[in-house]
Amino acid sequence: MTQHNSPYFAIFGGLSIEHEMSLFKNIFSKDKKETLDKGLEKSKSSFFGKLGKAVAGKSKVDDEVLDNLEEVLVSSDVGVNTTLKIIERIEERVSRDKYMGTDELNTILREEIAGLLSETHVGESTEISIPTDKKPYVIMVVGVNGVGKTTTIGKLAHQFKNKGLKVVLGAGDTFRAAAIDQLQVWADRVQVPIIKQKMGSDPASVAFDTLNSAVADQADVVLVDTAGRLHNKVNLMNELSKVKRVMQKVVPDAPHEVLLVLDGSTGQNAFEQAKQFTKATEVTSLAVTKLDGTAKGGVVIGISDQFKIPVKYIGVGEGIEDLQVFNKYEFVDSFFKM
Ligand SMILES: Nc1nc2c(ncn2[C@@H]2O[C@H](COP(=O)(O)OP(=O)(O)OP(=O)(O)O)[C@@H](O)[C@H]2O)c(=O)[nH]1
Repeated sequence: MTQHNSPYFAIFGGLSIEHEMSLFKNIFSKDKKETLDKGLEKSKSSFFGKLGKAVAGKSKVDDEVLDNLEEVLVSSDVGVNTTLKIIERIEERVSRDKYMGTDELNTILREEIAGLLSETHVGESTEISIPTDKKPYVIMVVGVNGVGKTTTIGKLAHQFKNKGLKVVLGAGDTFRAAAIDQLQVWADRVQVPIIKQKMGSDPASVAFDTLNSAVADQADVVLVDTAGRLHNKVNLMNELSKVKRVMQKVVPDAPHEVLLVLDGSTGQNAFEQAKQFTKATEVTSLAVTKLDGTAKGGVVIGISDQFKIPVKYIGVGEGIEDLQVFNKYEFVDSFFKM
């Protein structure tokens, strides 16, 4: 039996069962959990509704159930490749176990999804931690217009500030006046400084000013917004490379993180954007927004699996507190809770 075929590995990614079970039970505040449960409500009810139909009247997992399950996963925006991987793993286990009722299928599905997430999400927390020896810690935020980039920057600034960190924002999305204005609104709300220039100015120049200001003020963390125009890969690549190059004149190892923001409610479109951005720049982490109000929560599973980049944050609402640190245990727990 390979390590992966072990059900324990599938669920727990190698940690002791006791340790993992305590994580499932203890690490979440009630409020946070309620928000997540509510945020995933639509994804969950749609998923289980389809799953229920897929296995209705069946007492064991046969080809028809597996085909139906495949359809459920694909239509829940898990993505074709990840779906096939999950089905394959279930098939391996089903042939071993021969007979299986629907409750067990549910458990196995949950275990395999937890196992997939464990491959990309090592450890307990995916939060971006700000090391004290990299000051300022520079986070470049990328993503197309409208995905929730500005909102995510604002919510993140709020989280960092609450930890006692000194934050500076850079309004590097200079192509639309509204983007600069919206970031200003968030800077006011969170009460952190923002460096901006007028619309149409060079984004790299804004990034340069932002980092200089952060160094002068001894800031701990910088969040630099960028314009995510996807008209073609070469332009996007050139634009982001230039911003990086110019930032490195001030902080040689910047950016320390490249956070790609994706709108979870766009399903397959989010996959496409992840593909484009990962080709154009080295993305180190993902934030998936707007999981509330969508039935497409499965994208979190597929995107992290296919791009092997951890989802570090999920957006579950428009409010300042509605950005959660992604936690694989909590996510799976919430998604599969009946
Ligand atoms: N329901 C919900 N709405 C969100 C979430 N994150 C962002 N939004 C909303 O999505 C809309 C777009 O968000 P922005 O932050 O302005 O998006 P952007 O990517 O910066 O886009 P531009 O400012 O147009 O470049 C806003 O109305 C946000 O309030 C979320 O997690 N849930």
